[in-house]
Order: sequence, then structure tokens, then C-alpha cells
Amino acid sequence: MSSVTKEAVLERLARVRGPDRTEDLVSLGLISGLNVQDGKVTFAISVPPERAPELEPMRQAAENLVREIEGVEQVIAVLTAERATPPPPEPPRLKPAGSHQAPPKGGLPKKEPIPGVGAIIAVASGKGGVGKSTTSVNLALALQAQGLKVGILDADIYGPSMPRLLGVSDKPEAVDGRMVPPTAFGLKVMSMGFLVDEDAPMVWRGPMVMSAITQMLRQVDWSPLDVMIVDMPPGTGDAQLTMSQNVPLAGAVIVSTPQDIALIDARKGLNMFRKVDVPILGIVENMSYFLCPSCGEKSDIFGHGGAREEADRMGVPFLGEVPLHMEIRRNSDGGTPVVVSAPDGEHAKLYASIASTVRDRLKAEAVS
Ligand SMILES: Nc1ncnc2c1ncn2[C@@H]1O[C@H](COP(=O)(O)OP(=O)(O)OP(=O)(O)O)[C@@H](O)[C@H]1O
Repeated sequence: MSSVTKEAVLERLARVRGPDRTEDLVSLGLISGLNVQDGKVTFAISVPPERAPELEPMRQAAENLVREIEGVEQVIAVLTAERATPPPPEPPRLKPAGSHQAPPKGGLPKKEPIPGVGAIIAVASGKGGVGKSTTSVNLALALQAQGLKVGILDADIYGPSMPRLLGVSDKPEAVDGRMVPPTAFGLKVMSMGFLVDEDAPMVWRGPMVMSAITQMLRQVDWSPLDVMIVDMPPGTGDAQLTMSQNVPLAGAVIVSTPQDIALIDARKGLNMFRKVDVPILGIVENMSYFLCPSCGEKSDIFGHGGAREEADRMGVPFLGEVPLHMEIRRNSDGGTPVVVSAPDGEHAKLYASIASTVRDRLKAEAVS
């Protein structure tokens, strides 16, 4: 039994000077979400969003001091921001087509490859709830079924869903200051859900997200991986833009339902990746049609084929249609994704076909 107390942690944090190096983090009231459980310590340090990059050393100093407490096995500190007014958006560092991207400033992660990790693929949607996480997980498993070593990074800050979709309750283990990710069905998994207390009243802001994403990318033992799937946060705001600029992405898969409204948002997502020169691997139409389980009749509940038309219009590949089906929902929400629970079924075949097209597209992008 670990006897680490919150008081002991706060005592250490009181030795770390705050952003302006005048008072310490505790006196300044910057520590929130402190949680101590079985030798695992997590907390957030509130900082002005625009100063997050330069304050990365302060975050690390806090982590290191707490790690020295006897009985502490793992420490995760994230920078967060809670402000009454919205923080100024990160100025987009867009590069003109064909030129090289300027290196990011300060402590922001660089677009450097992650040692031992092959292609990093973002799965994104303009709109929430369209099945982005379900697609991420089944695509990851389908790629694995084709013999690749695959990991999945759940970057969805608003509603991390990988712990639920993959039925993972183990947290990452800390070894020599690095995190060893838990595995589920052979996939290495890291989730925002492991780093932040879901009940913690934290307001995440764009630049803050990068601190946690950087840790999940760079301080986790991912290697060796052929492919890493990143389940992106929904939307096309600053957080997503910053991420797509700073994570070394090989390509993006866009998920949309067939309705116009979802497609408009999907188009925004597509344009966002294009702006930062991330190749679009294609669009998946999820909840494309409904097959009645009793009579087999096909109904186009949300319309049908909109994503295929949109893909044509935007000049990007169409990856496939996944129906709205009880089996997919039940297995997703039950922690046994359909690709592993019914590997020979129709749905697994659909995801296998999507995975094959994604691989072809990756190869084509690599040589172009
Ligand atoms: N093809 C499908 N058929 C039936 N249910 C589905 C399908 N795809 C996703 N769902 C269900 O829809 C819900 C939302 O899916 P999911 O969490 O994957 O979406 P999301 O876009 O990642 O959502 P969020 O924006 O909230 O993270 C879940 O309950 C999931 O099981």
C-alpha cells in the first residue's frame, strides 16, 4: 500500500516557482485536479495559454520533484488554462504550398518522427458523434489483422472514449520516467482519459492540449509500431489545427455521416488538413444506411452517398460506407469492437477494405 499523501505532493509543489518566478505554484493557487491513487499522482497546473510552450520546463520540474517522493510510482502533470475570457488563438503557422514548415517555437513539439513509429494517421470529423472513435478503433484493428503493429492514441479531450471502446481500465505504467501504454486486443493504447480525471473541472484550451498530446506522443513507449491511429478531437478549431501542424502526420481519414450538415463540417476538416499539407487519405461514410435486422430491407435514414459525392467534389478518395447497425453500436459500447468480436462478419470485411485502401493511399503518398 502506498502512503503518498496530497499534503506531501503539495509540499513539493510549493518548492516550484510559478510562471513569473515570484511565488510558488501552491501559493499562487495554480494546482488543480490533484489526485493521488496507489502511488500514481496526477495534477494540472493552470497557466496563461499563450505562455504554455515556455512553461514546459516548469511542468517538468514539478513532475520531477513529486516523482522523488517515496512511494510515488508515476506522476503526470499537465498544463491547463481556466480563464474567464477566451485565450487568444494560437496564430496559425501556415506554410505556403510546396515550402517547408517553419520549426515550431519554444517547447512545442516538433514535427519530428517518433522513434520506432511508422505512419501516424489522424482520424477526424468536423462534427462530434458521427462515429469517429468507432471508426478509429475498428480501422486500427483491421490494420492489425493485416499483420501490422498498431497503436491508438485517443486525443479526444472532450470525451476520451478509448478506455470504453476497448474496455481498458489499466492505466499506463511508469518506467524510468516514461509511460508504458496498456494494450487491448494487441493494440497499444494511450488516452486523454488516462491523463485527466474525467470529473476534474478543467477547461481545456487549444495550446494546453498540446502539452498533453506531446506527452502522449513523446513520453510513451510506442515502439515498435507500423501505424499509429490518432483519434482526433471533433471540430476544426485551434486545438485541431495546432495538432495537425505539430504531430508528424502521414495522412488523415475524415469520418462523416451522409447528412449535409455533417458534410459541411467534414469539408472544413478536410480543408484544415490541406492547409497544413497533411495528405487526405480519404472519407468514410459512417451510419451510411440502415439494414433492418429482421427483414433485411435497406433504408437511407440520413440520406445516402453524400460523402461519396463530397469526396468526388473535393478530389479525395472515398474509403467506404459503414451502415448504421446495432452490432456495431453494441460491440463498440461494450468494449469489444466488431472487427475482433465478429472478425468474419460483413462489418469486419468493410473495415478490412477501408484499411487496405488506407494502406494503398499511404504507399502512394510516400512515393509522390
Ligand atoms: N456504424 C454505426 N452503427 C451503429 N452505431 C454506431 C456506428 N458508429 C458509431 N455508432 C455509435 O454512435 C455513438 C457515437 O460514436 P463514436 O463515439 O464513435 O463517435 P464520435 O464521433 O467519436 O463521437 P464524439 O464526438 O462524442 O467523440 C456510439 O454510441 C457508437 O457506438
